[in-house]
Amino acid sequence: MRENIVLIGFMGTGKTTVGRLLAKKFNMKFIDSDDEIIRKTGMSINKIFEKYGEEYFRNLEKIVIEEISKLDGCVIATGGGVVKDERNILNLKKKGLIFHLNGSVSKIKENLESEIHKRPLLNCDNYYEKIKLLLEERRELYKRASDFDINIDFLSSNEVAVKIMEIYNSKKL
Ligand SMILES: Nc1ncnc2c1ncn2[C@@H]1O[C@H](COP(=O)(O)OP(=O)(O)O)[C@@H](O)[C@H]1O
Ligand SMILES: O=C(O)C1=C[C@@H](OP(=O)(O)O)[C@@H](O)[C@H](O)C1
Ligand SMILES: [Mg+2]
Repeated sequence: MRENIVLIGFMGTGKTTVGRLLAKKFNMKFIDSDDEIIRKTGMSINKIFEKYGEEYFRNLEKIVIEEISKLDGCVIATGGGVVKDERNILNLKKKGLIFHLNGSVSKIKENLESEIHKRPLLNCDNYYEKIKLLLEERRELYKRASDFDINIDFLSSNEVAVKIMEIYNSKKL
């Protein structure tokens, strides 16, 4: 069995981008929990939040995480709120190593500048403050859930991917 590489972290830290890159580079299957939710419901993440609210989304997320946690040898990118429910982390840990992509508020804001409209929780006038607030709320959860912490502030997404693979390979020895 090959362990899964699981990426957690705040919105905009590059989980989806780095996960896709990692999988391609190292010939692993890539799964993004948000994409699975979109595929299952036929709705965008924005639409789900708008029509049914956050709680409904969290429930879908929990079901999807439970399913994808059973796979082997995959790169799994999660949504930033996955740490809010401890059961998600327990499931992901069964067959996966958990990497926290850790970024500062200003780096996250910079990364999300052109796609803030795709993040329903940051859909407000002062999204810098909202990022700061949510990050404060979640910081400890990310820390507690992860096996490894990667600071992304000064790395390209490619460099983050390489760093993760180095750790993953060294763990297998
Ligand atoms: N290390 C990085 N440096 C610069 N830009 C990045 C980096 N990682 C991701 N990005 C960019 O930030 C945006 C958000 O990335 P994404 O992968 O969707 O994050 P997440 O899935 O964590 O919300 C994308 O436009 C992506 O190209
Ligand atoms: O942090 C969150 O609560 C969320 C993060 C998003 O995923 P990304 O972290 O990939 O942006 C997506 O799941 C949804 O908008 C909620
Ligand atoms: Mg993502």
